[in-house]
Amino acid sequence: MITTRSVSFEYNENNQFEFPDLSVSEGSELLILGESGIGKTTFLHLIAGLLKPKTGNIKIGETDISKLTGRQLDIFRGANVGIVFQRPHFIQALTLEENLGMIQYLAQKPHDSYQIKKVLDDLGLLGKLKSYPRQLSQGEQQRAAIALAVINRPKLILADEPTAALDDKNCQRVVALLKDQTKKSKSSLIIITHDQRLKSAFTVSITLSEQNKVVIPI
Ligand SMILES: Nc1ncnc2c1ncn2[C@@H]1O[C@H](COP(=O)(O)OP(=O)(O)OP(=O)(O)O)[C@@H](O)[C@H]1O
Repeated sequence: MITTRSVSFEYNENNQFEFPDLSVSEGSELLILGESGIGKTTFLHLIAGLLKPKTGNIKIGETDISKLTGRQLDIFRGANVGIVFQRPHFIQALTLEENLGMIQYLAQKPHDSYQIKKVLDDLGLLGKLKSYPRQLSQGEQQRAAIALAVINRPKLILADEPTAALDDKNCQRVVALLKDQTKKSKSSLIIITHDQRLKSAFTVSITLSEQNKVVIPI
């Protein structure tokens, strides 16, 4: 379960935001839409604890992440939040299997090769266990990015434009895989995108608009 209340943020006086309150329960999904520059990535980074809100609170499970210190937040995020970035963040010198082992290690979890193989199997990538990231096609890399995000069975899965670079077939496949992983790990899933193709695949969506940007009168 993730809830946000009265979250606001500012980069500077020209870029201030007030975000809507969210509530996404276990096994549920939310799509956040909005035009380029409206603050979608900013909101996602606040929810992930990568940015600190100016006001408000963000609860993941029973933990208010806005109250954690930097180190506590890093450990909490590693164990509880999986992020699918638009461009996957792999360690190029490590195989896919080793990349996934590294994510377990960084979250202070025991090495679990059964879980690594299971997740890769679910995503149709078991045959790529020993492959290096550069040896994967774009669609395979996007699926591998999902594997990195879900390997630690996070409470919350966040995806930043996961389908922007994909054709229609791979777009549908990635959405189905994200939803499937969300159900399997009883997580909450939040996807941000301007990809209107995703709208029909989600029952609950919100759209960030100019109202979420605080305009300072001149
Ligand atoms: N580090 C930063 N410092 C100052 N302004 C920033 C910073 N990061 C983002 N912004 C500004 O905040 C606004 C929102 O950016 P954000 O990346 O959240 O938008 P977005 O909705 O995700 O856009 P896109 O769909 O194009 O990725 C933009 O006007 C951007 O220029």
